[in-house]
Amino acid sequence: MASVVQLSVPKSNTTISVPTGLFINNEFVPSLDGLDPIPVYNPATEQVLCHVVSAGEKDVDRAVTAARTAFKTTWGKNVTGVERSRLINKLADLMERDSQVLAELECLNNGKPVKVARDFDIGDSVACLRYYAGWADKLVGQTIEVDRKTKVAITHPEPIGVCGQIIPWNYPIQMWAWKVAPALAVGCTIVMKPSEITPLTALKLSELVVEAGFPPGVINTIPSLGSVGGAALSSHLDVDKVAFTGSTVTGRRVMEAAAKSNLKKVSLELGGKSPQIVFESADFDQAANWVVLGILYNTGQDCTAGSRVYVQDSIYDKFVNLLASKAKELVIGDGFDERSGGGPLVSKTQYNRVWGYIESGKQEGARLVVGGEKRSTPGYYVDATIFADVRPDMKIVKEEIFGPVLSVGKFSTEEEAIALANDTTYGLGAGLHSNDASQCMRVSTALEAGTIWVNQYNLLYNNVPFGGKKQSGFGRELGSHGLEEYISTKAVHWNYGEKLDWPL
Ligand SMILES: NC(=O)C1=CN([C@@H]2O[C@H](COP(=O)(O)OP(=O)(O)OC[C@H]3O[C@@H](n4cnc5c(N)ncnc54)[C@H](O)[C@@H]3O)[C@@H](O)[C@H]2O)C=CC1
Ligand code: BAL
Repeated sequence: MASVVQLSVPKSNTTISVPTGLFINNEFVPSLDGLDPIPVYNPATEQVLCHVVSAGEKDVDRAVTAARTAFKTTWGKNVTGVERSRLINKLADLMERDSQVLAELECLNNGKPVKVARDFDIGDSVACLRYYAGWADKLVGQTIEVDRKTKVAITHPEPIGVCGQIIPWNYPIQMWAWKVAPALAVGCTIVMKPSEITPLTALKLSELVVEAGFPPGVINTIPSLGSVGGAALSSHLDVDKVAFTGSTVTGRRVMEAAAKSNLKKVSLELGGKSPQIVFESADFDQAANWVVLGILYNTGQDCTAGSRVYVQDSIYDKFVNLLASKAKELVIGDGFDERSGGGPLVSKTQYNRVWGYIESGKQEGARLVVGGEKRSTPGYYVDATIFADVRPDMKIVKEEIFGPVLSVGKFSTEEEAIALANDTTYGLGAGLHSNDASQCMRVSTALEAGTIWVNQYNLLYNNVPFGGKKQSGFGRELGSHGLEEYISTKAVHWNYGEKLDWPL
């Protein structure tokens, strides 16, 4: 199999070269395991774009060994924070330089519009790298008083070691940056497993890792099936930590594998069924804009998608009509068309899954307000679909759909709205819209989620922690909290005066 493919970019006479091997020790190499290569699709055309190497267990071992060697020699405690910062900043500069090409590749493989990938996913990823580059030389421990005359204790924030990072297909570049940046800042080395559905940008970014000047083995990339490479990383005896973003079902497997192997540290960013509450005092038009953004951004393929909305009865009918008209305004189409605000779903599996939910909504008696009809053209496109008058027991209200499908229900009192919103096994995000400040404070306190948005939705910032409660996982990414996930604090007890009388 060729180690580099040339992919044509629609509507321009250009091609993008993409390495298709495993990236280990700063080189693209073939697999030792000889598994069948992974076909990679363009979701806008349903055609195969190329094949990439599929890592097996021997390959995972090789990547972990490379990461361990780098950790012990050129990275880990052997490199200063200033140098880590310099290299991460260099990587950010290169990502920014190549943002158009990376966005086109993301569009080809994931389907999301080029402008969204470039201006949001990649713009934010560059900023994420720079944010954590800033931290790399500012990590501090503590000097703890024990006995001023004789003893002191000092803590060191040490890198935890070799980190397995398993990322999903909905934000292939952004999830790469969220995982890689804090790990590098602290001094960890990385074995990155991108989703088998969207491995191309992680491979392209690996070229930039070399160009930036990272020593071999600091970042390794192994495209692989989840049940093979993901499972092998999670159960590997020489991996110190695994950071995972994806489904709750798979997160549970990762945690189980960690527990059964070497008790490696785990952080899990999992699914959600996030609610938004719209109170009658809210700015009507703004609330509708945020609600529509909350469900349609990334065509609903978002762990924090606001997929359930509860609207106060006094404004319910009017608000549902406004949502319907605003939802129709967003163009879901070819990502290379500048007019598109959303692209196709990522894969045939997701397409079938989302249509299964739409059919179930119809069968369970929810009122279809907009969408819900298949297109007859190629591509995994699903139009914005809104169901109103939903009941809490419906599948579309209980389960994560990961598509542009919104369920709208009615409430009359604040207590009822909170109860409906919290009636879920998930706890990732929640939003509320109200012009009553006391109500905003009361309700944001009562909502059970790791992130609460008040009079906005779905905006995240690199300096603000993000993560879940309940079955949406644990651990935090972003902000200073994101560093903690990669740190093992060492306490050094230092005696400069106490004599030990022996025997005791
Ligand atoms: N929280 C989030 O951001 C995401 C949530 N999801 C949810 O999950 C549903 C199913 O999507 P999938 O692609 O099947 O998600 P998934 O959770 O199986 O995939 C995410 C990552 O986990 C890896 N993986 C799969 N099996 C594994 C295993 N046994 N051990 C270690 N890693 C493994 C995959 O290769 C991929 O890299 C979606 O419909 C959506 O509801 C999917 C992607 C992202
Ligand atoms: N929108 C935050 C990242 C995620 O969906 O996985």
